[in-house]
Amino acid sequence: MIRIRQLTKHVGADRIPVLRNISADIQQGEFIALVGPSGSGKSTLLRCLALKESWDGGSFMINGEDVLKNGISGKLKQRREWAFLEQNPYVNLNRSALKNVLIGRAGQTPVWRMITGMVRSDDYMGAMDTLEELGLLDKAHAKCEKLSGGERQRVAIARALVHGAKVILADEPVNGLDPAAADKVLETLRGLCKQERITVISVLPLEIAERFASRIWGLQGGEIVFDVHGRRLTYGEKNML
Ligand SMILES: Nc1ncnc2c1ncn2[C@@H]1O[C@H](COP(=O)(O)OP(=O)(O)OP(=O)(O)O)[C@@H](O)[C@H]1O
Repeated sequence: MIRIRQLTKHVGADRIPVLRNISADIQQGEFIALVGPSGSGKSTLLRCLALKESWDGGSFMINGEDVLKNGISGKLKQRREWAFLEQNPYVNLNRSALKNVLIGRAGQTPVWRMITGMVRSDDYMGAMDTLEELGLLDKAHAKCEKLSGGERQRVAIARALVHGAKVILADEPVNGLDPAAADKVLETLRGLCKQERITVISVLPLEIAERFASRIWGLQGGEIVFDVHGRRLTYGEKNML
């Protein structure tokens, strides 16, 4: 279980508050969408959860461990198990989908493996299983330059899973994709939540959030103004954004 209490964040020389007293409990397997107007703090919240931004106040507990008070080892453990999926994820275009999944990114992978590309056979099987699960088995040996945006996004998800992600944070992961490709990526994420109990927290447009997420947080002025489980938003809730 993830427990966030009183997360606050200020930015700039004037210390403008961007996140104000964000508190929430998150269960394994939830698919949480962050929705809200531009500037409401969605990306900052995601980046604070990814520890890409420092917290100015609050506590962050994961399975009973205080991440912010556990020093560098607590943060490293969190970084290993929490993947941050970007809008246009980095994939090496000259490598196959399989190699991208197996080799991972600098910082995730030993240098000798980055250079030689050598992998263990059980790693190979694990990566192929994950690519199959994500509907990419027939693309496993295709160079990433030949893959569509949606397929590259799914390669990035496969890479995160193979490298041990239990939580996926995604900032507008389907921006720029055509509707069919976007649906496929979101169905993949939803399937991972349901079947693998992966937790997903993602900035999404409202109409997509209502179709795919199990929970929707509405952000306005750096606060969570509603927290809705398992249903569409009411007219009143939409008006709060
Ligand atoms: N480093 C920074 N310095 C100054 N202001 C910042 C900084 N980071 C974020 N902000 C401000 O904080 C507010 C929240 O930004 P954030 O990117 O989290 O919003 P958002 O809801 O993700 O917006 P969008 O939907 O447009 O991406 C904005 O007003 C932004 O300008």
